[in-house]
Amino acid sequence: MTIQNFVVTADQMRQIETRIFAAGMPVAALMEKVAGLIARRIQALLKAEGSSATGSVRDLTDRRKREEGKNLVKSQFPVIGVLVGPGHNGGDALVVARELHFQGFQVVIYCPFSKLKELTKNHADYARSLNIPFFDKIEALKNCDLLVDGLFGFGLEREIINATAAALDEINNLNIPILSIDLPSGIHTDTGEVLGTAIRAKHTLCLGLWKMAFLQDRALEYIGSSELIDFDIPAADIAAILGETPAIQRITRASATQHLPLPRSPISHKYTNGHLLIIAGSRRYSGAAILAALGARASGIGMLSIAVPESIKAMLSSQLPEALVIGCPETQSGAISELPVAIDLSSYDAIAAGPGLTLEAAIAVESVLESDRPLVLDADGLNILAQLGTVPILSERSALTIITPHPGEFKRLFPELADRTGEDRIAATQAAAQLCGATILLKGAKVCISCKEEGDSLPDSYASRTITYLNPESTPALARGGSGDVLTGLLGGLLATAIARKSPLQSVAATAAWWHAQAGIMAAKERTELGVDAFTLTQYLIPTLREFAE
Ligand SMILES: NC(=O)C1=CN([C@@H]2O[C@H](COP(=O)(O)OP(=O)(O)OC[C@H]3O[C@@H](n4cnc5c(N)ncnc54)[C@H](OP(=O)(O)O)[C@@H]3O)[C@@H](O)[C@H]2O)[C@@H](O)CC1
Ligand SMILES: Nc1ncnc2c1ncn2[C@@H]1O[C@H](COP(=O)(O)OP(=O)(O)O)[C@@H](O)[C@H]1O
Ligand SMILES: [K+]
Repeated sequence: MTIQNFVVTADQMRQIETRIFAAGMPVAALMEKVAGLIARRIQALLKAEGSSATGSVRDLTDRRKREEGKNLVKSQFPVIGVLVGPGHNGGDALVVARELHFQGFQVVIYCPFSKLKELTKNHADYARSLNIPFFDKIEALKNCDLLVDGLFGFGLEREIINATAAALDEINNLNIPILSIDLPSGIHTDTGEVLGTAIRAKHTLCLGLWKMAFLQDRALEYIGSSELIDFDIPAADIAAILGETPAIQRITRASATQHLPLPRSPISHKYTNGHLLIIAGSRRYSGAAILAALGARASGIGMLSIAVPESIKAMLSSQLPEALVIGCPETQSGAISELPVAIDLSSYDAIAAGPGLTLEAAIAVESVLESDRPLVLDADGLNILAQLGTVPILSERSALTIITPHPGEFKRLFPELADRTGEDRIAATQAAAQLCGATILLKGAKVCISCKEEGDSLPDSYASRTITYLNPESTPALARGGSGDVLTGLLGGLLATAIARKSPLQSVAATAAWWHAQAGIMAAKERTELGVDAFTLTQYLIPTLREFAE
């Protein structure tokens, strides 16, 4: 695992930093080191010519100048407003202010607080001694090209109210690009909740280790684009607090591609490369079956069988000549009424069921749930499961079960957790995994996956531990019907292949979520965020694999 895989709460960050100070690193020295890195990064971002709009602050400041057209102070350096809070976030900001000042930037400091932590006060005194202008009125910031937000970092625990809240809202309304230090001020480090009000940053520099907030959907509009500022936290300190296998992990290219079924064994044959059965589709939703099957095809699955209602069998065969398409008995409306007796479920490594089934396929879903097959359940498969009773049925299953709800399906599956999906999605999936023992993949901007830790060698104190994988990067281009069906097929294919190859299963869902999102990103880059229909998405899965798995 690399530094990019770790995710911490405020409390864990505090514990890790306490170890660093206890080992002898002076607090002031660490602040100087960290803020020096921040100052240099800000200068690099300002100088970045033509880098991606979200990444380069310079683009933003230049664009603002063009938009304003007004004759700002003529200087080759933008005017930087530095927002200073009472704690060490403010301390960082003061060091940044001083260093940018020495680099020739015009710096203006805004600090409405009178009671500062001692180290922060020292830096404030020194900045004043350098005649860097201090103001406690937001008016002074209106001509700035960029604001650096050092008001609150991971030490914020209380709601921001009254004058402080009013100040943050006024700062947001200046409509000046903001770069936040560690977290956008006002965002709860762990849950991503807005504590009263929060700074809307264009870009956030997260310090040392990724905080949980960066993986909570509701914080994204405040964080903007983000990057990690690595300040050499010793691995031993991280392991001491997070353990050898951290309970929460951020999915990276390295961790996602670690268990891909590449390279293939030269003596493999189609069955050693996995046999997946997809149960999907209805006359009404035939496309869902096709999309799931195309997702499975891209996984490299050795053998693909697809069970669909008899009346759409020919359609599937024409789309996927390599697949074994099984026509099932169907209801009046063209849904699978039951699985044909000829299907022997034990002949498949895994089953993926749900896309486009409609609620009429309950008998087929029940027989799959009763089987001992590893299972990916999605869409109507989940709605049927919810009707049958999620927790009792899933707790009964001995085989691996991965469910892939979007927030709406999640609420139907776990009514007792319903109010938490819009909030702390991470806690909601952990609670669901604890409740039913299945792997929960909660879809959204940052896919969150929680599962019971596997491995029989674990001390039983671990047995009830859940491991959570968070996918940090995706694209709203995926937010359209059908892209979830593609994920189901891709995930089912990877699961069946991993089982056939006797590879580890715990991170298969993380690999699928990451691959699916990266294909969406690649497609959006080439076709804009409006150009990624679900079929197109399936066509980008292999080009994505080529780029990342070589
Ligand atoms: N540990 C280190 O040395 C390193 C830390 N680093 C930096 O320090 C940051 C963490 O610093 P921190 O712990 O001082 O807290 P911080 O986020 O600055 O703010 C808390 C302060 O705000 C106040 N306050 C709280 N709520 C409030 C409210 N609603 N309304 C008004 N005030 C409120 C609260 O005062 P209180 O009233 O609670 O006593 C407290 O003083 C971290 O994000 C990173 O930037 C890096 O340099 C690496 C080394
Ligand atoms: N704002 C977003 N940013 C990134 N990915 C998203 C966003 N909204 C949804 N997604 C992804 O798009 C897919 C939508 O799937 P789903 O809601 O199940 O649609 P369907 O069931 O019609 O296929 C999921 O993979 C989800 O993670
Ligand atoms: K901040």
